[in-house]
Amino acid sequence: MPADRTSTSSHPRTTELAGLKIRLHSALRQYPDFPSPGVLFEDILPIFSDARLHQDLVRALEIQVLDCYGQDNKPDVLVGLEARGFLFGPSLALRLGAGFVPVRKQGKLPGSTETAKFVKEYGEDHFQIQRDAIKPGQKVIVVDDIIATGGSAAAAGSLVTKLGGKLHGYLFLLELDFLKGREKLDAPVYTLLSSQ
Ligand SMILES: O=P(O)(O)OC[C@H]1O[C@H](OP(=O)(O)OP(=O)(O)O)[C@H](O)[C@@H]1O
Ligand SMILES: Nc1ncnc2[nH]cnc12
Ligand SMILES: [Mg+2]
Repeated sequence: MPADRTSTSSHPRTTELAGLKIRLHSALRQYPDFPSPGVLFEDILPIFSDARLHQDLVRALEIQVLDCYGQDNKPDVLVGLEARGFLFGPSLALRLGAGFVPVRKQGKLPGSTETAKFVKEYGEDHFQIQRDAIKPGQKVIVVDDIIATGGSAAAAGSLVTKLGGKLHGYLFLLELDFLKGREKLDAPVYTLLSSQ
């Protein structure tokens, strides 16, 4: 009897990821008009006050990276953005066997730094990275909680490129689709959830 090639059964990791996404999505909270009028603020913090959801998040992101890049093409470094990208970036990096490098708001990092200005959904700022944090040719994924206008992530990507890193892609927990932030990014963009 030939194998059934019409089977729709999926990889166990795909099924696991679908369940994780449902739980994570239901943990998000929305706050209208925060931090300024007209902004619907998506609060991811309830995920971290619950140990199971916290584990779900790191596992879901790990699956996403493995599914998108494969075991043989994993990143060397994850770059996380201050502040919310610091909440899970280091845990995910450990799972993947990658390094973790912070991008911080201006004036926080010692030594020689590169700087990039950015505009985000509700303000503007400067990001910095330490010049020796990434070695030329290293494969880098930028990770953050939310992509809104994409201004923050694009600035972080430009810092990675300035240091000679190979921008492998961007990874977010949540995408605010209607702001079309991914159009500002010139490497593959992966998001677990989308909203609005
Ligand atoms: O796509 P964008 O329009 O650039 O917006 C997304 C960014 O905005 C938020 O950071 P924010 O600096 O506001 O706060 P945080 O320090 O708590 O991360 C969010 O954590 C993303 O980093
Ligand atoms: N609507 C939003 N909610 C939470 N964080 C954000 N960062 C940028 N826009 C945001
Ligand atoms: Mg942020």
